[in-house]
Amino acid sequence: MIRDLSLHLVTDPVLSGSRGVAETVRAAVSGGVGVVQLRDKGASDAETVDRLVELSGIIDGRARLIVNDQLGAAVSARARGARVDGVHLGQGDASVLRARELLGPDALIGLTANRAEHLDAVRALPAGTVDYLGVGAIRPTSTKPDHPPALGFEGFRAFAEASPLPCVAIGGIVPDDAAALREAGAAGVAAVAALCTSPDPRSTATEFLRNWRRGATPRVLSIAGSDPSGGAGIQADLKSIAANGGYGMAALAALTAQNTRGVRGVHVPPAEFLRAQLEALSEDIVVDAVKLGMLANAEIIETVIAWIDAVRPSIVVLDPVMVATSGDRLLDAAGEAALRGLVERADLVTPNLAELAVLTGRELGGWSDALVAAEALSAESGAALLVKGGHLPGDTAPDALVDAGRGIRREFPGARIATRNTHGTGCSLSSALATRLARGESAEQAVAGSRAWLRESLRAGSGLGVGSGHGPVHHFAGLWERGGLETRPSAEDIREAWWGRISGVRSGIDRLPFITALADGSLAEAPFRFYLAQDARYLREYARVLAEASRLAPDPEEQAFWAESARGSILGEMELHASWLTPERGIVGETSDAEPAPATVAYLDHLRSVAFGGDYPELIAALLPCFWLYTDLGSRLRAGALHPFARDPEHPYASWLDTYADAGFAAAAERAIGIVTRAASRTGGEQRARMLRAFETSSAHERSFFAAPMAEEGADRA
Ligand SMILES: Nc1ncnc2c1ncn2[C@@H]1O[C@H](COP(=O)(O)OP(=O)(O)OP(=O)(O)O)[C@@H](O)[C@H]1O
Ligand SMILES: Cc1ncc(CO)c(N)n1
Ligand SMILES: [Mg+2]
Repeated sequence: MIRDLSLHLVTDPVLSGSRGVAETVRAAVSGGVGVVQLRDKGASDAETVDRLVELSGIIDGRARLIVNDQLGAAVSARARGARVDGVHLGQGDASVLRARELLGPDALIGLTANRAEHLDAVRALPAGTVDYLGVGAIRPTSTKPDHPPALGFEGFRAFAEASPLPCVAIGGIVPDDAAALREAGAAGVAAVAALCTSPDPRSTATEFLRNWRRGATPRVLSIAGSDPSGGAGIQADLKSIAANGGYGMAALAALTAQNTRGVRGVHVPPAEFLRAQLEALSEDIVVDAVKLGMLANAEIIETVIAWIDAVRPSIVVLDPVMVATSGDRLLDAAGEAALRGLVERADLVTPNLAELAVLTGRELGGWSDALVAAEALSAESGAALLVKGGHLPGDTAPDALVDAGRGIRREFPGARIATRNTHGTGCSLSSALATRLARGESAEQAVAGSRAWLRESLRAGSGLGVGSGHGPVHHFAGLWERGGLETRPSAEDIREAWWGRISGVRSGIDRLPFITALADGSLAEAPFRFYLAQDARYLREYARVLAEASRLAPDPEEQAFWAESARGSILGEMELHASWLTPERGIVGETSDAEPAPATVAYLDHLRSVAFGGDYPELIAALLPCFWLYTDLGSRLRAGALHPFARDPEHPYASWLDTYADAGFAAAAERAIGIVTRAASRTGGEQRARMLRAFETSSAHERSFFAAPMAEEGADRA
């Protein structure tokens, strides 16, 4: 079996000083040490047996316990019920063959080696006799005075390259050396003085591991269920691991038949086959972190527990999946009880609120009560908890990290993202956390980083267009953007974004004296007359540009739509002449065929120049503000949003305001918005940017057009 050998503590009774070996071990193991080697050259076998029994109780399965040299003590301690995983032997100590015979195939057996002839001897042994070589000293050290001269990093590299077995570096190593030794080919590092003499062995162990992990691509295994729609389960895990910088592996514990709307069926392959998958992996590959997802029943959970106890992966993140986003159950009742055995073995557990209630066996009275419950579960199990607030009512979606052992209780606030694409957020988050922890991030860093990644992935989810229920998140949205790969925004996203881009123009229009006076009925005849005459000029030319859009349209429906709009625009102009620009109203004559004002000329020049360019998407984007701003303003004016008097039939321009808020025009505007935003969604980023520019420019012209009648020049000309 291949094991994670990242960090060993080799105990030394003298260096541990008054704190003692037992307390040093306790602290170092809680800091992440994975192998504890009891080394006391002066102790008798009987004393060592007592020590092993004591340390076995302290370690309580959280790390492997091996003993230096004293094979007999290992055997006796096992007979007394201690969990002793193996031995580390020197070249002159008991034979490794004898150790393997006495301790069995699963024992961890190490051998000191630092010369070429040691490697020759190792090659001559039957395969599976020795698990690792202890290679040193890296630096000159006082803890083993009989050692030959120090190897240094380069000496270690040469030795590790020649070695047929994993090499653990030892001898004078400090936390800062960990990354360089890993790069030089080390399977792990063993610390003696750095941990035993540290005033805080727990944080020193953590520092060793962070440095060891930093910069390497972690090998992350998901043990979970399959979601064929790709948004949750194994499929989400693999994407999430890759997006967060890991190498993803997956052992299938269950298959579901599901889509974004729900789960229709669950198939659980025999637990025996899950065991076979896990064994195949751990005979070949070091697993840096494990993420546990849908484990459908107690038998599957027991299989995973047995594997974890044998392999002891150094990072275990448990997503206690019980119910899917759709409400479907993914774990049976006996499984809920069995899950507790996994909580105790996990470093981090990520329940949503309903799952936390099941795990703690009590009802939760709200977010702050959930944190109290989480604190108790963390204290009792030793695991850190990330309580997820995704299902909280209201417009925030906070998570909270609670680690009773480390005194951490940190809330991560965040506004809820308005999206239906929340399928698999829990799976994705827990895989991201496992990956980031395995990259050497602290729990707090991993939560902050994973949340930031998840949030950008949530925002881009709807653009994927996957399914009609709760769709997936876009796991690679950020990566693609940063890597220059385009993500295609949905038409809805574009609608929202473009409307947002012209919010300044919109509020500017609302504040124009012409508009406020129109709303409250105080508008004088002259500017109104000016406006209508300019509008008539505008509509006649706008119709020609609409006709050009019809000519360029790629399909008959859009062709017809723009042609109908051109016709509507001409009818609008004729209607203005028929009902407003008449002799009875006194506004015929000097104004009806008025010269176009500068604002009108500028707007029409812009439209004609875009039409002249022959780029259909850009042209229709330029045409859109006339539809969109006009119908928005008209409906708000008529509804009294700008001034209540605008609702009054006695309003001097009441019949004119009615045409503004025409339902047929509103429907046409909706169609135009749909056509333009779909075109923007389909096209590439450069053309989309040109479309937006054309749209914004037209919007600015709309504002100037409304400003002109009350600008001094406009009033003069009226
Ligand atoms: N609309 C949202 N906006 C922002 N964050 C969200 C939203 N929905 C979920 N999250 C975040 O997604 C993560 C998963 O939370 P949630 O409580 O939904 O877990 P879950 O129920 O286990 O998910 P799943 O249904 O995928 O199993 C959390 O970090 C949560 O804050
Ligand atoms: C396979 C699988 N695992 C987890 C979840 C939780 O969302 C799901 N829907 N499907
Ligand atoms: Mg979940």
